[in-house]
Amino acid sequence: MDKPVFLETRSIVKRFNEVTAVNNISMKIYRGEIRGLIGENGSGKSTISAMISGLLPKTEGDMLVEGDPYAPKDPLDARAKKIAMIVQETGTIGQLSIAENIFLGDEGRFARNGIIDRKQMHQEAKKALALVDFGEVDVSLPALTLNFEQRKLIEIARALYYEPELFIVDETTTALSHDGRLLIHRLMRKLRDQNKAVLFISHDLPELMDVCDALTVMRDGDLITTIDRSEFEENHIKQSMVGRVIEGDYYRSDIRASRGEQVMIRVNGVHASLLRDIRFELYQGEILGIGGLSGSGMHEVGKIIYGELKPDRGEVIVYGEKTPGRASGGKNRVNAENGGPLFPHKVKNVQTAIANCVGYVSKDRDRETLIMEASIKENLVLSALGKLAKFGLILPGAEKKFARRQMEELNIKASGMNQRVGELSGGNKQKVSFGKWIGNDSKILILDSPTRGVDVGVKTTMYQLLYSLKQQGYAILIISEELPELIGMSDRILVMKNGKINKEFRRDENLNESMLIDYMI
Ligand SMILES: Nc1ncnc2c1ncn2[C@@H]1O[C@H](COP(=O)(O)OP(=O)(O)OP(=O)(O)O)[C@@H](O)[C@H]1O
Repeated sequence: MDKPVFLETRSIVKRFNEVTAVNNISMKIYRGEIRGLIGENGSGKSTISAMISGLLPKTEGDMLVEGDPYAPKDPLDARAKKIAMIVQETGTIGQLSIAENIFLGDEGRFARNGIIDRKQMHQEAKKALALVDFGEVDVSLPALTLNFEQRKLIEIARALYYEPELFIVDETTTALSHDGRLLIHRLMRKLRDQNKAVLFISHDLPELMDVCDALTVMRDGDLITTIDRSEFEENHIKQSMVGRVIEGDYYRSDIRASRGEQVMIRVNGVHASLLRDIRFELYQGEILGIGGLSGSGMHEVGKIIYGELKPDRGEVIVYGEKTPGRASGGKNRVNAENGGPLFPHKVKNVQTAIANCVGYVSKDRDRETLIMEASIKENLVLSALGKLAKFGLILPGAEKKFARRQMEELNIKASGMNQRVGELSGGNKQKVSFGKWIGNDSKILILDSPTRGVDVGVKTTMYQLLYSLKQQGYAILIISEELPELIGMSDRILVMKNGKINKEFRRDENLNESMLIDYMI
């Protein structure tokens, strides 16, 4: 390789108490190269990039930038050395304006006699946003007025504004729509062609193989190998990731749609900010998929059903016990499978949804689903309290048993059930938010992008689990931008476009992605 080295790590180590997240890694990242980083959840990818970008101090070892010692104190210091990273979860602060978010920590550049020149700041913010083709927006609005994808674009604009020589993208594309992904790919290729270096972390192997010039594989904190583009071979990469052969495809194998008779959710002519006259039913024992572009309104549908967003018109009806409430211990739960009658309840808020056994995994797990300061155990048992309680008391033994089972089933990688969720790797957080709902007595699961950021091994487990839940009579709604996942798992798929349901497909072995895309755009 005759390209110049931009950054080098020498035997770098990161330990969190007894966990060695990164173990003696020596690697070189070259200019004019897009380097991919892949590995199972918890293999150390985010930790190494966090050390490079100044988010975490190293425990041992050295780093060099263009041959000079490099030990960033914080991300601003790294940025001054021309290294910038965009992270897996949202890195914007909702209460601050869009412009303030872009120049966070560097407001001083607009200070005149101690006063911030807002006009100039706003002008520069617009320049930064133009780098990511953001379109017209009032940059004085708080960031919380933007959706997830737009907030990601703000972060990317912030990183690019400072003209990084090394641009690190940590598992960002899975959170983006198809167009958002293509934009990031374009930006990465442009930087590479300008002889800058790019480090790209993703779980999407086809995407990595498409975009990267070389791929470094990590496993359990070790660097396993670096493979050049000319030697990319999917099965070989997968094997080096997991250390064993992965075979078969992971979706359900039956090709016929099936479902029970009982309606569990009825969405009745819902209008909301983006949504126009949404109507559909979700049945017992059915996996219903919703696909579309991220601005199609599909994520709002999940929030409406869970009672987190209120419709302007129309209603959501959930079918449950005559007197809903989880305090009954779940014994008399939604009992359609026993032939018992179910009763319609209008979803007024999150409490009605939960009381009627609706579980919801949000796309934005950090903001909406998990409590970062609480332990894995506490997060897992939170929604299962009714089930675990006896005479109104929670038995600690029951809690532990429940948490242990969920951790085993989903292979949650952590030092133990008492570890704070905030300390987990991104994919392991996703497993916790998934485990939180499936282990309790929710019979209706609303899953928004459930496998985002999750590695192949765990995806397999999640899909198997979903299929077995379907067979047990659960009603499951999967909202996803991953079309193969929708096609592979759903009995029916609703395709949304511009806030409306544009098309309905039944499960069919001839269904393919382009048939869905035709109705999405
Ligand atoms: N702040 C922390 N405190 C304790 N342990 C941590 C902390 N941050 C990460 N870890 C642990 O370090 C290991 C590596 O995590 P890391 O986030 O680097 O993995 P990853 O490869 O990026 O995973 P993913 O694909 O799920 O994002 C994990 O076991 C994780 O639990």
